[in-house]
Amino acid sequence: MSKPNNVFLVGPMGAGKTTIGRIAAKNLSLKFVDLDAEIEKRCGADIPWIFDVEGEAGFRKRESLLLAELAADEGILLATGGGAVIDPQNREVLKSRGCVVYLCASAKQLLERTAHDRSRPLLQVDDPLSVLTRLMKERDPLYREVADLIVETERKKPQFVAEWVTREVRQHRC
Ligand SMILES: Nc1ncnc2c1ncn2[C@@H]1O[C@H](COP(=O)(O)OP(=O)(O)O)[C@@H](O)[C@H]1O
Ligand SMILES: O=C(O)C1=C[C@@H](OP(=O)(O)O)[C@@H](O)[C@H](O)C1
Ligand SMILES: [Mg+2]
Repeated sequence: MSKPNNVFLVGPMGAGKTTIGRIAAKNLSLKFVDLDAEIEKRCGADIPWIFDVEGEAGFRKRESLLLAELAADEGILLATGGGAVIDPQNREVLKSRGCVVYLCASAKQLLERTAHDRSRPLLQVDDPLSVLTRLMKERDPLYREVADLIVETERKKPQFVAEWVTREVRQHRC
């Protein structure tokens, strides 16, 4: 039996899930949903506030609940947050409910793309490069476990990556 007509973007912070997702969703005539933005909307607070008040554990609970709810729909392209793959149940949801695309890049490139904004609590540290490096080591096997497609984004323009994702998803029978 084929999977529902959904696309999930996974990958580390700064891979471009939110940016590429918005463009690829248009190309594929899917409804674009950003999991982090949706959490913020439901909670009425931004992610740094949720991490401050509820801790990372509180954020992960909200993330899992909302992922399960949104993935029950069809016809969506969902940009997940970089840590959504940590929870084994989330990984099952992703694998069973659509085509999963892993956007990857080097830690150095991820740092360049994330250094300018303070919206990612895990990177508000003295040495964000070592955090990105460690998270990639821990999470890369998890991204690969759920991925139907892997797309390299290193030194590629968002528009180019989005076109690539669009073409691959169209060709791929998930
Ligand atoms: N392929 C790319 N090349 C250059 N900059 C990018 C690329 N993809 C995303 N960006 C930029 O990097 C930053 C983080 O992108 P974002 O889409 O928020 O990543 P994610 O959702 O995976 O954390 C944004 O400023 C975005 O414009
Ligand atoms: O990697 C992570 O654990 C996180 C990634 C963020 O999303 P992006 O990957 O869209 O930056 C956001 O969910 C939160 O700050 C935690
Ligand atoms: Mg994002």
